[in-house]
Amino acid sequence: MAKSPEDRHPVKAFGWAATDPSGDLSPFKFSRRETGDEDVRFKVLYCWICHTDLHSIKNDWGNSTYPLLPGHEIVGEVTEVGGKVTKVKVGDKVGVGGLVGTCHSCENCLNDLEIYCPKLILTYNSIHTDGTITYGGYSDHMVANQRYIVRFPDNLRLAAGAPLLCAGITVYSPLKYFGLAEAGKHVGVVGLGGLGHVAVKFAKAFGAKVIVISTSPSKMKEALEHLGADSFLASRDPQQMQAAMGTLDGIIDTVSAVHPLLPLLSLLKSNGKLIMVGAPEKPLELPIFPLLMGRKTVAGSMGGGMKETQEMIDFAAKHNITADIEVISMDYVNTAMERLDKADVRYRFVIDIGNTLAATKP
Ligand SMILES: NC(=O)c1ccc[n+]([C@@H]2O[C@H](COP(=O)([O-])OP(=O)(O)OC[C@H]3O[C@@H](n4cnc5c(N)ncnc54)[C@H](O)[C@@H]3O)[C@@H](O)[C@H]2O)c1
Ligand SMILES: [Zn+2]
Ligand SMILES: [Zn+2]
Repeated sequence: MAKSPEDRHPVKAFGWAATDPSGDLSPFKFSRRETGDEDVRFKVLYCWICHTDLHSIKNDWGNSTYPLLPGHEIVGEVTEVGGKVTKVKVGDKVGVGGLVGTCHSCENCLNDLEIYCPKLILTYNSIHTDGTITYGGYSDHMVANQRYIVRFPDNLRLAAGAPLLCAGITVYSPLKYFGLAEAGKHVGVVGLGGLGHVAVKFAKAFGAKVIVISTSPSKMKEALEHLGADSFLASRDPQQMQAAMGTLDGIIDTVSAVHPLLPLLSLLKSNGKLIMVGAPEKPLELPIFPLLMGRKTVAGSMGGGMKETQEMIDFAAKHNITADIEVISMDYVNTAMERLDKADVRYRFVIDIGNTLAATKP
């Protein structure tokens, strides 16, 4: 007789999950699968809070399944590997980002672009091949096929490095693909949050000239002095916007809420590209004439493939790119979500799972 999904998941696990669209997270007991031949099991040490976690627990996109256990910027230490695992060994520091499964045979998978596989299985809120719901990193351990495991460079500080597993690849991949990762390119970054602040760091490391475009003039000092941006544009100041018209080769838009695109399109040079990575819950208005006048492009980009994710993390280690973080304990997570909603964090919350989760076990 076929095994039920529960029988296939005999390993007890514990984490924090939301049970309805209020988004309140609370302690949650569940189970994970045994370590298969190709699987890597690891003890979670840190998990970061991506704005996608907030959208998901609140069902902003209408696709949430509860209980929903978020977290897709996860690092930890390997505790067990399957017989066919060659990538890592017990004791290694590893990470998992946004995906844990794909078909391995479609055109995207064969071209190291698994993230665009039609059979993509996300790290949480997805259906795994055995019919069970995937649960993310706000939990004591994870198990994933070695293909989705990222080796963590020794010299990258663990606590600050993992936001790169989602935030980092989400900005690194489009900077490269859209030809903005080059010296001399003039790149705008909109929305100086988790994604935005690492976008500034990567674009600078690629040698681009970087301007931060923000509704909050209070972020100017940090953007210039701390993150190393070349200039700052207060997007609500018409004079500053006028002066910057037609100056940018590309813009990485990380804004999490509905916002006007027209002012951003006007900042682009001819052939300039507005690349959307933020995922507002409602459609945005796209004015067409500003696109025609100057042959401009509006594009989107999601995460990146596993090969590029490893490349990104190695690049980050080489150029000493980490995220700016605020470390929190597990029981602070609901307050952290409220603060994230108000953009009250510089720039990424990280849950110290390794030291604080166990104490919350009922
Ligand atoms: N494309 C992808 O693969 C991918 C990956 C990760 C996250 N995301 C999405 O990217 C977005 C940003 O994620 P994050 O973790 O960096 O979030 P964040 O909350 O850390 O940053 C969002 C930024 O947008 C700004 N912002 C919010 N509303 C705004 C508005 N109306 N006008 C101007 N600025 C505004 C905030 O001040 C903040 O600086 C989210 O929607 C998230 O779901 C997409
Ligand atoms: Zn994310
Ligand atoms: Zn595929």
